[in-house]
Parts: sequence; C-alpha cells; structure tokens
Amino acid sequence: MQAIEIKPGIYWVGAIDWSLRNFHGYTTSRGSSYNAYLIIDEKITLIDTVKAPFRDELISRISSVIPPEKIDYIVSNHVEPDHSGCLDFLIHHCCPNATIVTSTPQGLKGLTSRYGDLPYKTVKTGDSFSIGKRTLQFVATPMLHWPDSMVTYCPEEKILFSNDAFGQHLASNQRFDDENDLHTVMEEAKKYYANILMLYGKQAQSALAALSKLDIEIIAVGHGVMWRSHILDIIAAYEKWSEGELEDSAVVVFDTMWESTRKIADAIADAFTEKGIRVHFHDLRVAPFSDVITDILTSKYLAVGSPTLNNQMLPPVAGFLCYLKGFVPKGRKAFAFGSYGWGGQSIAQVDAELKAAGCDIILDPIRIANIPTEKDLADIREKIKNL
Ligand SMILES: Cc1cc2nc3c(=O)[nH]c(=O)nc-3n(C[C@H](O)[C@H](O)[C@H](O)COP(=O)(O)O)c2cc1C
Repeated sequence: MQAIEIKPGIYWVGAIDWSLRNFHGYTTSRGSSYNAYLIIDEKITLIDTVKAPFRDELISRISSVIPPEKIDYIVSNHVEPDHSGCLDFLIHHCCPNATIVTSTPQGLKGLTSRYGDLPYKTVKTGDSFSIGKRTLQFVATPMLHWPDSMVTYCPEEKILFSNDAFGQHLASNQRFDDENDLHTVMEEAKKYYANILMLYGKQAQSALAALSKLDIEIIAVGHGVMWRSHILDIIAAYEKWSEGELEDSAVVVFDTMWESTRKIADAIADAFTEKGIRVHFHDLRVAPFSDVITDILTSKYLAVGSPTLNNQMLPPVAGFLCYLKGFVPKGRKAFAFGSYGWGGQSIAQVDAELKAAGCDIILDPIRIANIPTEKDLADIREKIKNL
C-alpha cells in the first residue's frame, strides 16, 4: 500500500476502515479512517499510529517511503487505541531507535498503563523541538476528548495535526475536504462532535482560543478527511456547537409496541410542522442513538416517548435516555409522552430522566390510555401549538 504525499516530504500513512459500522457504540454508517502522518526530515517523525488490526497497512504505507527502522520520533497525540494501537509493536519490531512523544502527565500515564515502559519523551503546552528543517510545537487539549489529548503544530508547514478534534468517521480514498462532498463531510463532522465532544464544549472553546493564534493551512485530522479549503467553515461550526447555539428545530424520539405512542409522535411532529419548526423524527426501532444525538446537538425542542411495559419504559428508550444524560443537554425544551394500558409509569419515568439530563421541561407529560382518539390527538396538537 502506498503513502499519499500531502505536502513535499509529508505523507499520509494511515488506514481506511471501509467496513466499520460500530465504533464503541457509535454507528459509523460511512466507515472511518485512522490517520497517521510521516514527516521526512533530519529526524524522521511519525504522527500517531492506527488501530492494531490495521498495523500491516500502516507499515506497508510507511515502507513505501522509507524503511520503518529509520523513524526517530513517534508523536502520540492521544492514548486511545485507535491512535496508539501499534506503538508497542512498532517500538519492539520495526522502529528500534524511535522515541515516543506524549503529553505529561496523562499521556505518559495512559501509555505506560497500556504498553509498559517504552522510550518516552514528555511534552506540555508551549514545548517544541526541532526535527531538522521543521519544528514541532505542542498544545494540550485536555478532555478533547480524554485527559491526555494534545495537538501538534508544524509552523514551517502550517499544518495542525489535530488528532480527534475536527475529525469525522468517514471512509474515503480522497484525503482532503475539497475532494469529497462537503455536505457529507460536514454532516459526519457534526455527528462526530455530537457523539464524542458535545459534553466538552468549554474545553473545545479553550482549545479554539489557543488554536486561533496559529496560522493553519491544513488540519490533518485523526479520522476522516483533512481540512484545507474549508478550515474557516469547520472552525465556525465548532464555535457554534461548543457555544451550544440551538436552531428552531425539534427532535421527536420514541419506541412503541403497538403503534399508539407512534400516533402521538405523529401528532407532535405535525403540530411542530404547523408552527414552521423543522422536525427530526426518530423511531428507536430503527434509529441509531448516535443519529438522534446529532440532531439534538442543534435542536431547541426534544420530545421523548415510551409506552409502559411491565411498569417500565421500553428498554431502547431507557438506553437512549442513559446515553442522552451523559451529554447533559442543558437548555433543550423537553417533554415526555406515551401510551399505556393501566399504570402508565413509563411516562413519568421519561419525564424524570429528561429533568435529570438537565432539560427544561415545558409541558406536563402527555399520557394516553391505550389507543389515542381523534380528540386526544387534536388536544396534543393544540398543546404544541400553544408552546
Ligand atoms: C408485555 C406487555 C406488558 C405491559 N405492561 C404494562 C404495564 O406494566 N403498565 C401499563 O400501564 N401498561 C402495560 N402494557 C400495556 C401497554 O402499555 C399498552 O398496550 C400501550 O397502549 C402500548 O402502547 P404502544 O401501542 O405505543 O406500544 C403492557 C403491554 C404489554 C404488551
């Protein structure tokens, strides 16, 4: 497999995971890539590695440029195994002279606990060193999205090696934003931010402030395609998402056994539509949680529905609310709804979970016994109309 030269002497040597459909629970319908970069200079430097099963692809691409034993530094921007997964193999079998550059204290701690005592060099924000004609500078980006996370900047090339920041789970053989459909790239970047970074808006803003001082021509991300023509677009999007800016749209999400809760969901969606509000409609029998969270990232309204099953909400709704709670979606105007047979406990449970998630409850829970009548549905429409 061949390396792809992205600037003279700088190569993409990562791996493309075309078949990936589930990345620790995140539904990756367009696959992903694990990006690693090779810089040929007096000190040959590899930026990040790939997920362990893709080791041969990484080594093959490196070998298309230089023998791997010539590598002097391997910068590990992030401990998570989709980036660090080949470090120990490379050091023990391919790159005997290499030193691993990692953040202190968290990167060192994380790599040591995973891979043991390897030759490490630690760096922190403001540190830099020369690799010949070029310099590498380091900026810690803690909690974007693990405590150890950092980015590496090369001022002579104006490249920011951003690891998980600005990434997308997107498999493509074309490495840059302008070679791909921009709408698809932005959609996947939003999904990535929502599911990986949404909880860390404050940290994202600190990182954006630090990175705004850099002159950047290429953002060489850890997943998906690099940014070179739409850098301002992705930075503007990160500013908007990290500030929690919401659009006049509503997410209606539910599960159902016999379609009564679905009928309520339809009435809610109709009523929002009549108000001129865009609706994202998610039936949890088919909708992946990660798609629902992507729409919640920018939506002002959230309606969550479940019928009652054995005094509980349906398990997919419970799972979804557990996932949602982790993101603390403060500021969403939310309410619960559902159909029931006798006790109807599920609806109060959904309401309590939405409160626990930090949502503002704007309607008493909508509870309908058995099948909703035309009058029930008209009453629901009226309530939404009056919001
Ligand atoms: C296996 C099963 C268990 C149920 N348990 C309860 C229950 O504990 N409490 C209750 O109020 N209704 C219970 N129901 C009734 C449903 O909540 C009711 O039929 C409701 O209208 C179903 O809504 P849906 O059409 O959206 O699935 C149960 C129904 C089934 C099939």
